[in-house]
Amino acid sequence: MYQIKEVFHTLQGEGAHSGRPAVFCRFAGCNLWSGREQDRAVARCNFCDTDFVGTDGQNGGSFRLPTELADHIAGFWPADQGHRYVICTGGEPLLQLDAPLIEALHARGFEIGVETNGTLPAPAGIDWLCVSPKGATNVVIEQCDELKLVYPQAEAPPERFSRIAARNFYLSPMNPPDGTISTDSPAVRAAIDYCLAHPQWKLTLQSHKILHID
Ligand SMILES: C[S@@+](CC[C@H](N)C(=O)[O-])C[C@H]1O[C@@H](n2cnc3c(N)ncnc32)[C@H](O)[C@@H]1O
Ligand SMILES: Nc1nc2[nH]cc(C(=O)O)c2c(=O)[nH]1
Ligand code: SF4
Ligand SMILES: [Mg+2]
Repeated sequence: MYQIKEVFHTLQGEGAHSGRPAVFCRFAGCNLWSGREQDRAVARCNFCDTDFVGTDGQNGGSFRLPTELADHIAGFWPADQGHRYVICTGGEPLLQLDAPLIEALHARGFEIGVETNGTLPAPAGIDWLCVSPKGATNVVIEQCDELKLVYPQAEAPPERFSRIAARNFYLSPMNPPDGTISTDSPAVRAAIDYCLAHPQWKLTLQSHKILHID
């Protein structure tokens, strides 16, 4: 059974695929926070901007078979159009994403992107893996397509991750958990300054919050 909070069609807002159309599949639940506000202060990840609790979001639900969920996702792609891209996020998608679902999505022509906190092993077959480390947690994924670090985090400075085998290194300024964004915040200024001084790192912004597209 797959527990899905919501499914929606929009543009990838962050990282190397910014601007690319995608269906987002937001899995319910996370291993670093219960999702309840009263637990946020003591959670291992405490700046989350996302409601991932339950299956009651737009186009969410419980799906018994991987083929059922893959058909549901495919229904959000424009008819007769290729370039299919699905982004599995959450919550923490690696609590639920498995080989049968990967196979069912590939069978329907999707490239598969994953947004993960990196604390759980990833199944084979993911086409674009984005790891976003959190606080003092241990990253167990050794290779990824992009390492996208929310900045600043006292317990997760960029130097901790600069030797991970990633094709792209991004700093994403921390935004308020309420979903708003300010492009002239101290976090944005600090991320710009860090990239200028450490050119291994590139800046990415949560452009969907600037554009108000989801
Ligand atoms: C909600 S998480 C879900 C996927 C996975 N659990 C993870 O943390 O990567 C999706 C993306 O949003 C980012 N994110 C969450 N809260 C944020 C915030 N307050 N400011 C900036 N990025 C944030 C995460 O770092 C991650 O890259
Ligand atoms: N447009 C848009 N792009 C995103 N990229 C990663 C997101 C996420 O929450 O995982 C996200 C999201 O929530 N919306
Ligand atoms: S940002 Fe990711 S790891 Fe952190 S609480 Fe939200 S879903 Fe979990
Ligand atoms: Mg988001």
